[in-house]
Amino acid sequence: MKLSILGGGRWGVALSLHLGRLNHQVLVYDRNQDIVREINRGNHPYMKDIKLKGVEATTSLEDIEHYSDYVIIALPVQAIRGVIQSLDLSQKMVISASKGLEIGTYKRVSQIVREVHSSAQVFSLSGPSFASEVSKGLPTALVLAGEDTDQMRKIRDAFFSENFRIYLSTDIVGVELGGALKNVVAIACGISDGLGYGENARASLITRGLAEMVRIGVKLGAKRETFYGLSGMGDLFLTASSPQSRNRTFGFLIGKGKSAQMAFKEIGQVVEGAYTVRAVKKLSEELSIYAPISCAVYEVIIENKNIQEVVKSLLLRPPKEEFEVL
Ligand SMILES: NC(=O)c1ccc[n+]([C@@H]2O[C@H](COP(=O)([O-])OP(=O)(O)OC[C@H]3O[C@@H](n4cnc5c(N)ncnc54)[C@H](O)[C@@H]3O)[C@@H](O)[C@H]2O)c1
Ligand SMILES: O=P(O)(O)OC[C@H](O)CO
Repeated sequence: MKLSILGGGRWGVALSLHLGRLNHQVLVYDRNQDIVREINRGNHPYMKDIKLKGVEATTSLEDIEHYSDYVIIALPVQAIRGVIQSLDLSQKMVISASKGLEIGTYKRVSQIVREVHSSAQVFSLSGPSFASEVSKGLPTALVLAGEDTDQMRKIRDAFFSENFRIYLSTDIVGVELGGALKNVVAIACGISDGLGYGENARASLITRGLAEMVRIGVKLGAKRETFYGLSGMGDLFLTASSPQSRNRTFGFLIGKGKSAQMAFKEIGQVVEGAYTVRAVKKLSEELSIYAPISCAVYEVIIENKNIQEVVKSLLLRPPKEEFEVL
């Protein structure tokens, strides 16, 4: 199969290597000429010791348009609308592998794609998956969500390997929201770790953060159960607890006293939760969703409020009266 990938960052390249190993032909698009050159010369850091003939890269969106009916999106979410507006995706199968919400519109990636290209078929690939591990072929399990189950099975079969298990879901709302919202909770966990609050605090944030994700998700039309699977709890657990995560690291640096600007600079890669948090804050206000952890992250990283005071008011908020499962 031929597939194109929008985005030659860590995730785009890791997916291209996975698909290349399965003998698919892959064309990666990125605006950064250095990345495109590295991929074409086979000297990208992820490509050491891997020689694949079928993986190529381009800076031309026109090349992408003519290459394949299957287009994977692995771009930072805030860049997606701008890039796909310059492409005709109307007859394509679009597989979003990006995780986040668009600032301003609060839209999920599949909604952005459908808004720009109403007849495109859109799917979401999500779950616990660090690019560095996928690039090495280490075992990973993901969820593919969408509406057209025949097409989903076809994509699943093309992507599937013993080290890349794919489960299917028809709840694209829940799968996309799980991938987007967990990044904000991971920032909260990073802040807590950076402040030295310990593992009890982190476990509580993960658990109550999941409750918050469920509340937001159910209000937006997702199925509750989806958040207890790979694309929800699975990815939240990975991102919130691993030093490999950019979102957790971003929070960690802030907990250690760095400004958001300094933390962005030090990481030098996309930190999706730092954008998604703006959408979550607005959604929680407009839809009256109780989301104290995400709102505390917003106060620290966007409003620059005093971190100790934000944490204190988070911990001192009144106990919940109602009985809950979580
Ligand atoms: N890295 C991971 O482990 C991982 C795993 C799963 C999902 N994701 C998701 O994939 C998405 C991309 O993450 P990443 O890790 O590859 O990011 P990254 O920071 O490594 O790379 C982003 C790439 O996008 C390119 N880019 C940015 N704006 C562009 C534009 N307007 N036009 C063309 N190219 C543009 C940059 O040049 C860069 O190469 C994010 O939504 C992330 O949440 C990442
Ligand atoms: O490094 P992060 O925090 O962007 O997380 C990457 C992936 O989403 C993990 O599944």
